[in-house]
Amino acid sequence: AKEAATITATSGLVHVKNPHLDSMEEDVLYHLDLGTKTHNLPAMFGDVKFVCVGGSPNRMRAFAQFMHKELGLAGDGKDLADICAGTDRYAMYRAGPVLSISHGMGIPSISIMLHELIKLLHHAKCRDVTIIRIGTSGGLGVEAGSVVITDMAVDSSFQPRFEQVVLDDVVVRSTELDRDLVEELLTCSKEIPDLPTLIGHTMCTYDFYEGQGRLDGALCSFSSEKKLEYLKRAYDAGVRNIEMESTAFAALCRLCGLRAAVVCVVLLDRLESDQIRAPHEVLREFQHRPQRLIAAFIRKPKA
Ligand SMILES: O=P(O)(O)O[C@H]1O[C@H](CO)[C@@H](O)[C@H]1O
Ligand SMILES: O=c1cc[nH]c(=O)[nH]1
Repeated sequence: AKEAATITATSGLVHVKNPHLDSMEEDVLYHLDLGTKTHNLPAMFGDVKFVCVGGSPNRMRAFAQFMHKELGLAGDGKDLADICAGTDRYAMYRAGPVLSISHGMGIPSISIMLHELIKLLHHAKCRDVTIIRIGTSGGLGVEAGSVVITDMAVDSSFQPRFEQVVLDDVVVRSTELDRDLVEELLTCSKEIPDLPTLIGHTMCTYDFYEGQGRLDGALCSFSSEKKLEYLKRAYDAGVRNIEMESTAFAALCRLCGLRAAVVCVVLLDRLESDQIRAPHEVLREFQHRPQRLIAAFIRKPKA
């Protein structure tokens, strides 16, 4: 079944599409350790304008601290509290209008976080929110350290779709992203020194090893030739990097009316190798690159 995307609301509000929510007396956002009865969500989050998400809790704390500094907020930002401290599933930090949240690895993990985050934004009555995934990825014909802005999130067959199993049906959702936001981000990147940035398709897989054509997992049933043939086909289809969340992220955000972007740094060129061997210092600096781009974007006066 192909699901029609009906983005009709122009209010800037997030739209949850679940008729059951209205009849619920309380909504417990279990994995975030937040809820409509236990927390005043409009007071806590009503003025959030940017949500940045990424796999690792440490990265997302570092990003919030970086944004705190970049926005010139009071204090050194070193002691930012984890808003989800009551759970260790996800971590959430706030710096002014920016919320920074970890989502773990893979589609099931980011899906759970996004369902609860989108309901949070809805309960808090947030308006005109932009959401950006700042991640890491494997490149295809792209040098390590480059930043890829995703123009299209595609599945393992290079199609711009996300298949969600709903009961015993497979629902196909579009993974289209906001084109203007892609261009705005590219423009921003050009003003930052030493930030090689490109636009490309991002392939989203269900696995890091066999699913991304790696030869170095615990299991591997294909040859080095087959691997390269597949990755080169992906390259020819426009794929420039590979990660594990973008299709679900794009589909869910689109259906709920959130302006969304995916910006990932490339840790290695998968046409050359499988193992990530760069020293941790180098990897840390690489991970900071999408953060620098997004900080510049957030700071830029909006039309
Ligand atoms: O850098 P993050 O956000 O964790 O994302 C990428 O890194 C993980 C694999 O190492 C996957 O989740 C992939 O999508
Ligand atoms: O190769 C890589 C690197 C980071 N994340 C991925 O999903 N794949």
